[in-house]
Amino acid sequence: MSSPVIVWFRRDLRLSDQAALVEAAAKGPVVPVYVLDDETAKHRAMGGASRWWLHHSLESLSAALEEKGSRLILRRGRCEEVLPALAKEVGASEVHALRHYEPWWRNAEKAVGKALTLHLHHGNYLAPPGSVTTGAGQPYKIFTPFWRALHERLPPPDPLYRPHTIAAPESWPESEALDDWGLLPTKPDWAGGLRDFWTPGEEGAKARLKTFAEKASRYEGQRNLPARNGTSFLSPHLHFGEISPAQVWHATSSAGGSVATFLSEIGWRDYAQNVILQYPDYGGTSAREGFDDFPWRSGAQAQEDLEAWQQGRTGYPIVDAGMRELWHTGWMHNRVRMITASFLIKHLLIDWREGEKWFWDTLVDADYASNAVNWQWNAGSGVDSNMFVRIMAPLSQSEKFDAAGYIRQWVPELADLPAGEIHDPSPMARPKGYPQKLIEHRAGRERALGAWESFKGE
Ligand SMILES: Cc1cc2nc3c(=O)[nH]c(=O)nc-3n(C[C@H](O)[C@H](O)[C@H](O)COP(=O)(O)OP(=O)(O)OC[C@H]3O[C@@H](n4cnc5c(N)ncnc54)[C@H](O)[C@@H]3O)c2cc1C
Repeated sequence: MSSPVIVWFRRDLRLSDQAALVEAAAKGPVVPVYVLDDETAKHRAMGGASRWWLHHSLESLSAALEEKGSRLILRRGRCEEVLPALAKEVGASEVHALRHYEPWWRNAEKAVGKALTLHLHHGNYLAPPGSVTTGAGQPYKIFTPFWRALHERLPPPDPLYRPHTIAAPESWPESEALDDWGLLPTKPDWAGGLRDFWTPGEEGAKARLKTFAEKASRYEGQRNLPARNGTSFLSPHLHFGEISPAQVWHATSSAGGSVATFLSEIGWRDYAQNVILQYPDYGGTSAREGFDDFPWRSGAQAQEDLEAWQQGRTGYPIVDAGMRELWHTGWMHNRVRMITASFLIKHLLIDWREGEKWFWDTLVDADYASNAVNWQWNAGSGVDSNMFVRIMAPLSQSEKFDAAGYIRQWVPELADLPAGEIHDPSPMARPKGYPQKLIEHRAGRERALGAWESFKGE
């Protein structure tokens, strides 16, 4: 029997369209492994909601491999130590994996590549990040020309088949028990809403895609309305690689109507990877020179305001609905992510990095590149971003995007208010227990613009 080949799974927890698995399975026996490596990721180790997702996604992957007569080996520790040790144990000389672009994964790939023959494959993006360049061979910084250039290279290749068989090694190495990893919350168990809402794993991803494909043509008209389920809900499945963007593309692109708008959102996902390749510290450092010296509020009152934002108690119904949806389901509607981010940064004048951190911990789709790119876009600190002085008015956004039903769902204490009042209840109309606004819109706006003027003047 030929020596086994290791498949190193990370954010690519699927059997279909999995180039590393297809290559390895064609060579001989396969040892699939997932390494929980918090040490390499350091402060970027997965947050609570992502860990919940990971647990269930690994369960699902493991079951799918077992159906093929294979197994998923679980190990903990630094990849650069764990993988060479495993390779020695099973007599493997090569490792196959999909390439990842987070700075810590790039470092880990370098280190593993020094110890073993590491074959890195493309598969988690429409095109390999870094490969879409200007005529002069430079990476793009701005989304629109990036998307135009990427679009010319599409469609992506057809998805790869799911291997029919995956040969097992002569003997299996030991695996740790998933339950011992403590990925699920226990005291307290805050994951009830996540369980109700999501089915992590490849099958759950395919079901979401099927449901969405039927309405993809109506995306443009629906996507900004938080009370409607008009978007795909694919983000955590795409983040964990339970489905590939090529699969999403091929299942939706012929839908007609406004599907092109949806496909360009998938393009934003590629764009974000392109940005972190150029700016590996994008999650912690503003791209715009000097922006990290912005006069953000700090101290006890700012901390209290941050906590009110996190808990959905700002007194702005649309903001509170979004923050509570996030806490309950691990996901928030994109329009509301923009409104809540703008509110934190501008009305509360709190550093965008505080918001980024909170989303990192609470989103099931928390993605280093997409999160950082969107926070910096909203703050006005990014390479391609909104201007700081464009301050979203949460109350008119709420009316414009017809969020009454959404507010009723997530802020039930306001559910009895009439449509005309629910977006901005008067102080007297607020039921007992629902807070007054942390700051009036006009005062928040003026404070933000004043801070901007003083910052610019420095
Ligand atoms: C402050 C802020 C933080 C965000 N953080 C994340 C994050 O950590 N992870 C994440 O996946 N998305 C993030 N987004 C982008 C976006 O909100 C989500 O991708 C989207 O809401 C997911 O829902 P969906 O799958 O139904 O999206 P759809 O509208 O159905 O879009 C399809 C797919 O396109 C991608 N996509 C859509 N919009 C964006 C975008 N603006 N940037 C990058 N990719 C996009 C996602 O993979 C999404 O699943 C953030 C947006 C904001 C404003």
